[in-house]
Amino acid sequence: MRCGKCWASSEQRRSQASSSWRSLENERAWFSLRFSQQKKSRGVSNGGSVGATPHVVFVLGGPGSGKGTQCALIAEEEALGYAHLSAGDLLRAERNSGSELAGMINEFIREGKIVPAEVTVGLLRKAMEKSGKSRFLIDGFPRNPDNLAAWEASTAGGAVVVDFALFLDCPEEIMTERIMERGRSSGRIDDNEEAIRKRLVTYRESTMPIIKEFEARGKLREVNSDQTIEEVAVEVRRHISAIA
Ligand SMILES: Nc1ncnc2c1ncn2[C@@H]1O[C@H](COP(=O)(O)OP(=O)(O)O)[C@@H](O)[C@H]1O
Ligand SMILES: Nc1ccn([C@@H]2O[C@H](COP(=O)(O)OP(=O)(O)O)[C@@H](O)[C@H]2O)c(=O)n1
Repeated sequence: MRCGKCWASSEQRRSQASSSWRSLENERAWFSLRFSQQKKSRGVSNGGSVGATPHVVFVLGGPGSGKGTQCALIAEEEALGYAHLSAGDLLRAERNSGSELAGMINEFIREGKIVPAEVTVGLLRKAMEKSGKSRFLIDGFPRNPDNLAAWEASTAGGAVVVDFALFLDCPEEIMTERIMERGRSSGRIDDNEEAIRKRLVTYRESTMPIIKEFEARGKLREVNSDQTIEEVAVEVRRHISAIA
């Protein structure tokens, strides 16, 4: 039975959980297959070099911290060879496609909650494949432990290298102001005061532990994003350029 806050009955959740495992198995198979095919064909674009293992930078930060803005600037520099994949954009596109997942995705976005990871990892996988590139800025992912676990299961065996997570650190009042301003033209159902409050709770409770996890692994790069777009971009570029 459906209700306003839960998108599926426990029966549906159980059946989804078992199909989740199947899809995670498929994700794992896909990454390994793609990696071995790349090694054979040595033909995938890598910003100049070819045939390398796919490299990823995760771009994290609260809602309105500037993730999309900064990723777009890096992706514009063709010589760097990065594809920008926004988890939020991919989820909104899937919702707008009217697929069977559309209603569920819409509910999670409206509530500022994180969509089950197998959906997001599946969308990322398809977008990575379609891009034809092998360097990726993955914006807004992994956003909670479920996201991180699904990613790690699907890339087990070193099929993809995560160089680091880039954390755009910004005070909550500034992020809120920016999103309220963005909401005047974005048309997003979650760019309003009530949804922003919920997204900030999710950020504090679910995403901050992931940021801390990357820090503990020595894989966090941090930029103060309470500066002009240009100032933030200089620091972001410095971190990206430092990747061998
Ligand atoms: N450094 C900045 N200073 C002021 N406004 C910014 C800055 N970075 C981004 N913005 C604006 O703030 C809003 C949110 O930025 P966006 O890149 O969409 O954030 P996110 O992807 O993290 O939600 C956008 O309207 C954007 O133009
Ligand atoms: N990994 C992700 C990323 C986004 N999302 C959903 O998409 C919404 C918007 O994410 P976004 O990255 O486009 O936007 P911001 O909240 O960063 O501004 C989130 O609040 C979540 O509901 C998700 O479920 N899982």
